[in-house]
Amino acid sequence: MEIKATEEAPLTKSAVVTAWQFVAAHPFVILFLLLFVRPLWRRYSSPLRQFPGPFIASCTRAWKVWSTWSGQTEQHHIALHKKYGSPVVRIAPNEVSFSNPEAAVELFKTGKGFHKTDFYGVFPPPENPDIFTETREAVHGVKKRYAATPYSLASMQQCTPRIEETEKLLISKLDEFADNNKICDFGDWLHFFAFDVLGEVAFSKKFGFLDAGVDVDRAIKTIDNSQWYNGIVGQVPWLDYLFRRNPLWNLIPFMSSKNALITKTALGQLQQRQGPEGEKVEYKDLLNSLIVAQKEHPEALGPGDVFAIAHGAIFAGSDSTASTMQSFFWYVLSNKRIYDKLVEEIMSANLSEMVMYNEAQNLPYFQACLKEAMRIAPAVGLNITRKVPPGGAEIDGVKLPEGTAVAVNGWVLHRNKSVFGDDAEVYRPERWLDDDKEKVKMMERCMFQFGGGSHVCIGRHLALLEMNKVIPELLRRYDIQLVNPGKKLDHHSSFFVVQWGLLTYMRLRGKA
Ligand code: HEM
Repeated sequence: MEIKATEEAPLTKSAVVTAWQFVAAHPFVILFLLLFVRPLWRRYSSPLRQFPGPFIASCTRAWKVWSTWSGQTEQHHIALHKKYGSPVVRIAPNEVSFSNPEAAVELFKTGKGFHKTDFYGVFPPPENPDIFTETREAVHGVKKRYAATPYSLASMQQCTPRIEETEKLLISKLDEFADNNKICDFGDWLHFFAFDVLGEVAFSKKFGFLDAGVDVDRAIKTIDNSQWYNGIVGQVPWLDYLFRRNPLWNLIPFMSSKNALITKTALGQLQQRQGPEGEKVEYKDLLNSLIVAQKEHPEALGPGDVFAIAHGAIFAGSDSTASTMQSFFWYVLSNKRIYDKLVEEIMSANLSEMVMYNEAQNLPYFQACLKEAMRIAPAVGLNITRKVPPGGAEIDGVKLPEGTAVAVNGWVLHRNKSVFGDDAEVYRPERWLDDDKEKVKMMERCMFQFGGGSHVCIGRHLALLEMNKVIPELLRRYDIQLVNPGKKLDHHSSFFVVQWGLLTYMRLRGKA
């Protein structure tokens, strides 16, 4: 064997030299091969060639980069499935999108071996992945197990007093618009509220957006920019080594995120808890629960994990919750019949001074309106993507080779007419109150606003808790009207659907 190796070495060397000489002598031939032959080879040599889709998408990932860059990728995916009339569409040389919710059920089934793709590895911090960004399934499982209790509904309900304090602050700010009959950028205030609730729940400290009434330090904008970058570069993950993972990146002051408000708050709180004072205070928040879990299970969670998970919660939970509330209000306020029916239900219910989570569960029309908002406009606009395990797999009756990326998009899945009915594109809360319980059960099963399987959203209890409290509270207090009825919200899908333009008039009920 050794003799063979020494014999091969000069051969290999001369092959490399010859190849290099060829490249140097024929740069245009190489360029031609790279630009035309390779993409065509990727298109036609792959078993995925049987699926319809845009020609350019089957040759290069540039289509996905463009689609994400445009901020309208969920619309592109809806349009593709419509155009090709197919439940499977090829959206990249090695990627297909499914439109049938049954396919998503199979994709997310625990134990089927579909793993997160490298897309998620682009989301920071790469050196210490959190629950969302961790692509190693076994490591993810351990982190999620120990974070499950801190994120449970019971733990989140312990934060109720702090959520209510934040609600009261929001109300005091909205009252000013009502008192002065001023136009309110309600969408912005809901965004500030979602951030400040997370500050309280994660770190027992508001970030100060509600108090200031502005995007303090442009922190929200910074997160949106970062998510936009993640979404685009995540389509071609190796590009991250050229940009954010490039050590030169942090030398450009506005590219560094170390001093951003959210990160500063998280780091400050962590240091404070680890100091002598921290030991004395009984914090009932996410950071503290994670510190306790880390102390009890140091073999499973490192100190870096505590920071990454608590910090990651702000990124995963802010735009998502804000976007869902904005969609809810836009759809309800856009339809007088629905608005009146919902207000009547809320006003005739005997609700506590601050609406409680359990009380909101007993408002069936409100629950239907909320579910319908999450159906028609799920907060995640990009695809959720998984990789086919070694040996290949079958999804929804379609055989796929190993390594294929399989994408599902909530905006597409939730418009499936065979599940949600012929009017699937219409906002109609009544579909959730249908007498046919089996049909409703099937629709429930086909909802993916929180993802699914082992990666189902761990923060959903918090999101539902705060939305169930604050939304009925606001509808009970204010008669809300759109400034521009009929005008859709502007949006930009980075990972989440970031929306703006929800301008309203707020009028205190009972006041002439
Ligand atoms: C209405 C609000 C929310 C929506 C619609 C939502 C949606 C989602 C979705 C669709 C996923 C799956 C993503 C994927 O598999 O690629 C997810 C995962 C996740 N979400 Fe949420 N989310 C919301 C609120 C929150 C909140 C408030 C937090 C934290 C406090 C949070 C933390 C997370 C985390 C850590 C993951 C990763 C879970 C895992 O991979 O195991 N989310 N979310």
